[in-house]
Amino acid sequence: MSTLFLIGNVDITGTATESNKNDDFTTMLSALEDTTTNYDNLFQRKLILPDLDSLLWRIYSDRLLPLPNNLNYETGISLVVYHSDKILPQMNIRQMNHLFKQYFATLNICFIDISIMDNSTNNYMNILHDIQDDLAITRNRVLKMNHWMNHSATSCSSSVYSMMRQFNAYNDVSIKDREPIPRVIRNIDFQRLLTQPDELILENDEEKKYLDLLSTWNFSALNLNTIELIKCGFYLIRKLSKLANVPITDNKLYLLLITVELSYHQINKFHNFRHCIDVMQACWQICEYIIPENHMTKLLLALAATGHDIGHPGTNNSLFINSNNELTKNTSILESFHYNIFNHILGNHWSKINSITTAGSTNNLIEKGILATDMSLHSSYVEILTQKKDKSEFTMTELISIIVKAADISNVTRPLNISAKWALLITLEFGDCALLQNFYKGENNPNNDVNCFELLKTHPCKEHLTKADNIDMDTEIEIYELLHQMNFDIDNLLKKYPMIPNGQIFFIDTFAYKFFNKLSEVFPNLKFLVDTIVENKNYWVQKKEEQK
Ligand SMILES: Nc1ncnc2c1ncn2[C@@H]1O[C@@H]2COP(=O)(O)O[C@H]2[C@H]1O
Repeated sequence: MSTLFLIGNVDITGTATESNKNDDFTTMLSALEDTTTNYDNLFQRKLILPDLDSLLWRIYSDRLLPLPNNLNYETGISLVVYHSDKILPQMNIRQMNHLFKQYFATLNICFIDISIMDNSTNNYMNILHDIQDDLAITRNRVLKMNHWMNHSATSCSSSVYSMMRQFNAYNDVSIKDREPIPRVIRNIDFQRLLTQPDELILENDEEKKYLDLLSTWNFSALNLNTIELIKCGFYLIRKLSKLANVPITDNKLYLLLITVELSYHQINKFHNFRHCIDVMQACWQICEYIIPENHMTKLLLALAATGHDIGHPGTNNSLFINSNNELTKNTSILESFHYNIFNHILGNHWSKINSITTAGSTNNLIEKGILATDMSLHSSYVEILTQKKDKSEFTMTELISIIVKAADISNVTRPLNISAKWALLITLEFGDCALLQNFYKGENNPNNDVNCFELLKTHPCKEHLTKADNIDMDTEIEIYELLHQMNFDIDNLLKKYPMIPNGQIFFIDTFAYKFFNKLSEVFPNLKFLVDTIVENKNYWVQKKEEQK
């Protein structure tokens, strides 16, 4: 879904008022009307809004709609047309772009400031043409992932998200380290944003409801919508922040969590905000078994888990192998990226935490925790667990790394009905990776100047690409229906996705069993994790037998 926003001096019915009939804004409106008729399918929705506040409110509210969410601003390209002189004097085009990159990182939104446009129809045509090209990228899984990972924000402008764009938004040397939250964002009442208009919320009841949900290993983030996921994060982190004596105001914490949600891709099948909240909950639960008394560490690790996959492109480190942008200078490419982005967001929203983690000689637990999720380090953590007999033998870094790492792969230790759903989602995401891998196996090595359209024309396995075309929303709806059937039935799932048992048996045998088994040898109160893995594995083995 792509939306055309017209921001301006309009009356409540959305028509231009007498007073502005002949001004630039009206000229622009009619130019756009003319041009959009030639681009019939470009915008499925046209909204006229009075000001920047209403634009931000609308985008936030749309993004928070229940999943699968066609209005996530990732499955299309949206255009905001405004007049900085007359309508938004505080926002020139550079400031507008900066604001959106900081607070709406993954969204594909572009802007026209008509006060700096020459009002010729040609100009608008060119912009719409660029949008059409960008739309082709977002509609194709392979081109989209390639663009996310390899598009350098400087090579040519594009409205489509890229990791370098997100990275540059926080690492631009011209920007001071800590930027105050702009007033237009600060003024938003996020609690109201997260509440239905007719909903009566008794805070104590709501807090209890979410903390109860979070307090069991049967927790399933997949049963929750985006608002509920944010509330899980809110109530848990608020509780931990009070215990650790690092308070944060409710509105700031909501903004932090919403900004984090907007930094994960809602359209990823596995590495999205649901995975983020799932890992946050698992991390907290494991902490309660291993370090129940250490409130500050519990808070820092819950935060590390929240940021641990921020901006994840749904691929893996090995797919960056031929890429030569700035992100690849680190060994743990993705994990370093996640930490970098999250650290900046945290610094802007909760500077006290930032100063605690980076103070003096203390370890930066958030950084260590996030970096520990690199699977290439997996065997070294198994080795550490093998050598130790007791909690007192671990260094703090070893202990917290193992906790966050355990949380990250804990989906295989959840009860079968929950674990099977995560298995489906990771299987589907691996499928997308395989498409990209095949694509690279052809003659196309990605580099900064990669031209997606040229790749598309010349690539030998074009049929893969066509198959992958425009499927985001269709697949999302299909997956959602499968996962939310009244009586979720794994046999049904396996009829459609028979490869799941193989993948799960492989992952458990190669990685998860050994790790959780060693973990439970050192921490016997976590034995239930390895018991569940064994039960789950037996189930997958039985299903594999039945498939023969
Ligand atoms: N249920 C699962 N089945 C297969 N692989 C998994 C499963 N859960 C996690 N993983 C893998 O473990 C990895 C942990 O790091 P990532 O989140 O980057 O990517 C994850 C997947 O590659």
